[in-house]
Amino acid sequence: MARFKVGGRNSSTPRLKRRFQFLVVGTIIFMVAISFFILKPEISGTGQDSSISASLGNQLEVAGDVVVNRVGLPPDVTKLTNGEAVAGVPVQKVVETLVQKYHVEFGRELEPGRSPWEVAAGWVTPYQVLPESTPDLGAVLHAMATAPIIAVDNGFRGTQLKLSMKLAGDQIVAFKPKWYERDYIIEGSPVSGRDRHNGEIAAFHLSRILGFRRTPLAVGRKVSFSRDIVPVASKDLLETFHETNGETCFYGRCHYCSKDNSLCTKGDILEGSVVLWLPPTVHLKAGRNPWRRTYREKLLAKWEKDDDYCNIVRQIQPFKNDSALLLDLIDTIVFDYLIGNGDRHHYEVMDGVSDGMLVMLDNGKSFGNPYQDERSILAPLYQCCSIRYSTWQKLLSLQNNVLGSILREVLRSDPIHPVLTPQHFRAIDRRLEKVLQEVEKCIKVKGLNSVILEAKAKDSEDDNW
Ligand SMILES: Nc1ncnc2c1ncn2[C@@H]1O[C@H](COP(=O)(O)OP(=O)(O)OP(=O)(O)O)[C@@H](O)[C@H]1O
Ligand SMILES: [Mn+2]
Repeated sequence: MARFKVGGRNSSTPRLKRRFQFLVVGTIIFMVAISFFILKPEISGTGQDSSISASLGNQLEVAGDVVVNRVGLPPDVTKLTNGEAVAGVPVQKVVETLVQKYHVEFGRELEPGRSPWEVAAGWVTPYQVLPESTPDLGAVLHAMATAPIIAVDNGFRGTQLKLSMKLAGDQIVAFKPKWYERDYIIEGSPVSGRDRHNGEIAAFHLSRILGFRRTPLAVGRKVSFSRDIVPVASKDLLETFHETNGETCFYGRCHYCSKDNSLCTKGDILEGSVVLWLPPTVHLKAGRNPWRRTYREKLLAKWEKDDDYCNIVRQIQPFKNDSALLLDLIDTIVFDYLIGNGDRHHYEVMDGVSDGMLVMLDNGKSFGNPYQDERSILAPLYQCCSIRYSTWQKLLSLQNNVLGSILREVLRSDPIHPVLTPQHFRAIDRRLEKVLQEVEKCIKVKGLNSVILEAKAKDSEDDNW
């Protein structure tokens, strides 16, 4: 023992030196590695994505312009969005592939003998309004934008001015008229202003790209007032017509409709969006959104005062017995946050179907201000800290400006293109990152398994996700 100690001391000097050198070199390597991981976000310029992906194994990451698989991904992740976003695929390639999938072949002909209205009615199931992708969409949208108008009346219900039209072949559509130029910015709250006709169109395509497919078909259309409307207008509607400065004006019938709020044509032309009415076989049942606003400036709603509000909602009907309904609602408000719609006062589900979809009707209060991201719209997400697995995965796969790029390309085929200004596409991409940050915050606090729920959305069964 003693010999060992003595001998050890004598011969240990060079060994100690080596150990010391080893320690120093090790420390340097450790520090370099640590600083690399700290600085990596700044170096790659994708700080947000890296922070989102940190601590979560279950996702794709976009580094530079290439989609890469994160280490330790479960095997199903490479199948995301039908396998487009796989390791090593350039972002541009992902965009091109998805544009091809969601692109509208506007004016495409249907097989002889098929009515566009029957085709569209045939798409509607309790879980979706249209399939994931079909070339016939271009034929139906074209028919909505061009079919002769055989009758026009005041729109049904609601606060906003709109027309109800019957198109040749007896298809009912709603016509939401244009009030604002594309670059007009709506200031104020997320429910301010009148409906945006272009918002309905952009929302419809966004819903498809996000895989929700719960928004009725919408397309732009310009009508001649004297040729298309006046000859087929109802007496009730005609009573609201008048002339100002040589233009025909009208105010219709709705909660906010009055002569002072008239809308005038421009050179006899009225631009608007045509929204396809759901088939008469579909009966909708409305429910009050627990996170609705008070619509009074100084009056806060319960959810605005109580961060624990979701636990109350989970205890009340119909949410108590239907956890999928809450996830549907969270899907919907994620969608609303992206489009800037704070006006989801009610939700509508199919009556008589126990697990039917929440239909995303009425997306007119959207795309009002591309510079304002209204976080409060996301309250159901950050208060409940839950989101559907498929929705989360879809959002992850559309990061890094992929979503805005696809939407911009898809909207090119609309007859009233450009539907949105470039600022709105940037806003969608920025907001998508913010949604993912909210999810990430929840996961950090509550854990992945408590936040990410339900492996499959009920409407994505044919998605092959
Ligand atoms: N495409 C559609 N198919 C079937 N029903 C529809 C469709 N669009 C709207 N509706 C029904 O008409 C109602 C009023 O439409 P919408 O919500 O677009 O009008 P609004 O004036 O914006 O209403 P509000 O002022 O209440 O927001 C909807 O709540 C829904 O019940
Ligand atoms: Mn509305």
